[in-house]
Amino acid sequence: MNILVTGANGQLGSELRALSDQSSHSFIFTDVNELDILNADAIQEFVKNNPIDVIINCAAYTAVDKAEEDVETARALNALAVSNLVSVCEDKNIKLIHISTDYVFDGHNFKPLEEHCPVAPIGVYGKTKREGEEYLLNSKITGAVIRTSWLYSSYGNNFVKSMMRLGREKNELGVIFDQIGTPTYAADLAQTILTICQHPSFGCGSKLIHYSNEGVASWYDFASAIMEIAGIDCCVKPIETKDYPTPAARPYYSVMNKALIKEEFGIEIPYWRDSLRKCIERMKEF
Ligand SMILES: NC(=O)C1=CN([C@@H]2O[C@H](COP(=O)(O)OP(=O)(O)OC[C@H]3O[C@@H](n4cnc5c(N)ncnc54)[C@H](OP(=O)(O)O)[C@@H]3O)[C@@H](O)[C@H]2O)C=CC1
Ligand SMILES: Cc1cn([C@H]2C[C@H](O)[C@@H](COP(=O)(O)OP(=O)(O)O[C@H]3O[C@@H](C)C(=O)[C@@H](O)[C@H]3O)O2)c(=O)[nH]c1=O
Repeated sequence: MNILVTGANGQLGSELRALSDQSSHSFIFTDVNELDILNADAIQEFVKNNPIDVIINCAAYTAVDKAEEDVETARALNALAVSNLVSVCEDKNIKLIHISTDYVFDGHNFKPLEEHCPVAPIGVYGKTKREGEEYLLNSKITGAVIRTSWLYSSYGNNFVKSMMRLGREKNELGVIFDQIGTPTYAADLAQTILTICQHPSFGCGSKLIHYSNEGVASWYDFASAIMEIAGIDCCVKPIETKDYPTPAARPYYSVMNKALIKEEFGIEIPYWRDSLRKCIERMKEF
């Protein structure tokens, strides 16, 4: 299979690149300099010159707070660029895997969210990501929208790296305990995406799938585990959302139910603390 990865220099793209060595598939990794997915003609030209079976779109506008002011840029990348990819996939019969987020939910649930649960994003990032989902899900292509949450990796910028940096700089850190979700190691998601690509169930039509690591945490629990596993001597204090004002509102509860991916694709999902330990071990190797 020939697989094109877009947005390949980000966290998830880098994890896919790390796995590609052991894969029997042939990969082309592109980021904005090689293939700008805002440019519909450039994508058409690219797939004309390179035979592609599957596109994995890892490009996104992921700066949640900045998106509140930068609405048009966020919409261009999170939504309109997905429509560009869908058009090319329609023309050339290419499959598309696109990644979305738990921030499409408003956070008022109390029970892990299934794929059919109603969405109601409360910020620009979540709204534009939902628009991107709709372009794929309303199309006739074969593809999947995989929603994930609280992604981190040894590559790129993320909460784990921020906490490790702040924890080394400060003796004490206030972290929100009333927003609940599930951390997800991008390496686990990357492996899952490759399993889905070659699975017979990824055959025709579009699917919406939830994937995160197993378990539940608040940002406070996540930060405390990061300090403990990384051996950083910083006291993490639980604070409420109102005590950490941010430009974008975030959902209070966005834990996702993963029954579908486990049943349909036979995916085994690691517990978030085990994956966090693996990621921090890997960071120590660098
Ligand atoms: N990060 C998270 O916590 C979560 C992420 N997700 C979703 O998972 C996916 C992967 O996220 P993640 O790996 O963290 O994302 P990153 O922000 O790490 O990576 C996105 C990549 O896309 C690149 N990019 C920007 N503009 C373009 C363009 N026009 N054409 C091609 N590439 C471009 C970025 O380049 P540059 O850096 O130069 O802008 C960057 O390398 C995204 O869809 C995201 O919405 C879902 C849940 C949680
Ligand atoms: C740095 C910091 C953050 N926080 C809080 C703020 C926020 O509610 C929470 C997470 O902070 P961040 O801004 O790092 O994370 P955020 O950018 O909201 O992370 C989200 O990114 C997008 C891309 C997604 O798709 C989501 O799944 C999710 O991962 O932690 C503290 O309480 N104390 C702190 O010192």
